[in-house]
Amino acid sequence: MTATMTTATSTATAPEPPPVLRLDGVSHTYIGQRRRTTVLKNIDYSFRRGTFYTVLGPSGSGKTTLLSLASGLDAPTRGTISFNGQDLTKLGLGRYRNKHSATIFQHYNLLTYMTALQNVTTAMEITGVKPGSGGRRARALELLERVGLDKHMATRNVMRLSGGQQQRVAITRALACDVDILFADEPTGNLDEDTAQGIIDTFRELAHEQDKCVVVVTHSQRLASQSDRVLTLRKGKLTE
Ligand SMILES: Nc1ncnc2c1ncn2[C@@H]1O[C@H](COP(=O)(O)OP(=O)(O)OP(=O)(O)O)[C@@H](O)[C@H]1O
Repeated sequence: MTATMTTATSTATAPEPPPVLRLDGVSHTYIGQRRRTTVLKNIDYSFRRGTFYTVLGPSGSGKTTLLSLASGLDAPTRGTISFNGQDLTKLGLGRYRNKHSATIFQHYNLLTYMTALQNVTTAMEITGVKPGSGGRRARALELLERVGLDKHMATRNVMRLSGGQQQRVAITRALACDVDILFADEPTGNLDEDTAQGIIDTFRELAHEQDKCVVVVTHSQRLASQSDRVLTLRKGKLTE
């Protein structure tokens, strides 16, 4: 018996690292005046560092709801979500959103009275990103350049940029904050193929070279096919 156990142990692969984000028995119900809609049903799942996840599912299946709970915008009606083993409600949803996660929203949520550059540097200041040798401005310009926004566009008010350009500012703002988990809701929806591919490459690099956990909600099969793990949300259940 002991020998068998020893052999089994020695041939087993290395244990997976502990999850950076864990969902335990998570359910979520929206309570309207006339009815209750249960969107997520008893979901258990572990998200790990160094991995790029995509979440697919039909329209209305609860993908955005899942993202808003996992990113700490809202708390589930049942179950717990923990970051590095600590319940988000105990850690503080605000603290988790500020220090440990960044979200690229479907509607960008940019500060409309600021330039693209100011949107990025303000987020860096709020989340406490160290200025580095060249300063926050230089770092923000470098990141904006990487998504195809030159200095001329970077210093333009965001309301004077196209939808796709605004989307790239929103992506840069999230990338600039050095967080453990990056969430994105349909981040390539408004972008041409080349720009979208550049963003996908950046997500892969963040996961594989910087050991981040990247979770992207999408309808795009092309994006999903380039992720490490594809999750599907259907009838309130999350399957891999
Ligand atoms: N604040 C809310 N109050 C009540 N019901 C809501 C609320 N937000 C979402 N819902 C409902 O919850 C369900 C899931 O919505 P959700 O936006 O999470 O789906 P989704 O999969 O992201 O959809 P899509 O792919 O169309 O963006 C839908 O039936 C929606 O009508």
